Amino acid sequence: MRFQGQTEYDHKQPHPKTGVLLSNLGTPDAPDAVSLRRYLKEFLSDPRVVEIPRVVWWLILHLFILPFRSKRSAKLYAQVWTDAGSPLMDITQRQATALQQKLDAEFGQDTIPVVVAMRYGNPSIKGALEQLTQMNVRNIIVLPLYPQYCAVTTGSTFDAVSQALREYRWVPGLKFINGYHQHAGYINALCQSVKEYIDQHGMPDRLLFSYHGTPKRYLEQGDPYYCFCLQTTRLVVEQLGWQGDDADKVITSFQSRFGKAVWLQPYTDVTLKSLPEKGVKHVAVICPGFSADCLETLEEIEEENKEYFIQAGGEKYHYIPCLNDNPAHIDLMAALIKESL
Ligand SMILES: C=CC1=C(C)c2cc3[nH]c(cc4nc(cc5[nH]c(cc1n2)c(C)c5CCC(=O)O)C(CCC(=O)O)=C4C)c(C)c3C=C
Ligand SMILES: [Fe+2]
Ligand SMILES: [Fe+2]
Repeated sequence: MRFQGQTEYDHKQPHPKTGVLLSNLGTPDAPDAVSLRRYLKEFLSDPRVVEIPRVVWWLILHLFILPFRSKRSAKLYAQVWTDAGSPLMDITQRQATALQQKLDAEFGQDTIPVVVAMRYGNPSIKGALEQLTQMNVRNIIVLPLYPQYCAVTTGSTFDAVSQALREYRWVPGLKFINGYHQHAGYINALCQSVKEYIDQHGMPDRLLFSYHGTPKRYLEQGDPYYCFCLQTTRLVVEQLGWQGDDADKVITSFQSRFGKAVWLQPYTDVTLKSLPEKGVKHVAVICPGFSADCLETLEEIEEENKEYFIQAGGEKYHYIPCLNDNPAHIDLMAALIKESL
């Protein structure tokens, strides 16, 4: 059958519900080369992620990237893996539980169910949509947990949702939240993190806002991600009330370069290596583009880039954790859902 329907549908069911699909990028099932190969193959085969002709890319991916990167990335994932599994998965599930509790308290138990889905790997977007349908959800709010819209991440989540719904006979109502980089609740939550850091460690010489990069070409072709990242930094600085010397302490940079193309600049690693010779000894790094700590923050920023800074002569380096399941972050998610009802 081309279009799937629920033939056992019961007309006496309670009112149709609105549900939430909370999604993030995804993560391998385990920190080993076999799981990494499966995960990276799905991720890096997405034409939203790597925009080069398919046949050329298929050869590069299968001959050069997967055989080497799977092993290398498995070792890195093993460094951040905990008893609860991948940090990204564990934190996203905790965010969903906290959001569910908040919505239950406000709207009543099970009124607005929340399910987690990952764009790549498990739990899949297709499975999560089926789960919601089984719960009599006929209106879905999709909240991809990427504050700054990017075709690579947010756009690709839309692709996966629409691809899955193409098979539905009864397509649900849909609200797709395509970003919140300037939302007051998000900016507040980031400011709170920065203030807590300063209360504990004092004002750093530099506060570095490090966002995941993309190829520079994507910006030139019209992706707003770069501008949204700069806007988030600007709004946080404005709300902190920093001006003059304080505002000059802020830097925005881009991390996690992949491949040989030119990516968004300045690069986080190059920036951190260059700071000590300019007399900068104390740096704090925040990663507002990530809503949950993951390999790219816990290994790349908290470990690898710290080493670069210290080796170059830096003295004090701290990573400010993602908003994760902070109450202010869950409040923001609840606000985004309520604004979409
Ligand atoms: C926050 C937004 C993200 C953007 C934009 C993004 C673009 C992007 N990423 C790659 C390649 C890789 N990213 C990897 C990990 C990773 N990326 C994001 C988020 C964004 N990526 C997250 C949250 C994570 C961590 C996932 C986890 O399990 O913890 C990886 C895998 C790790 C590795 O092998 O290094 C790759 C590869 C590209 C090519 C790209 C833009 C074109
Ligand atoms: Fe990435
Ligand atoms: Fe990385």
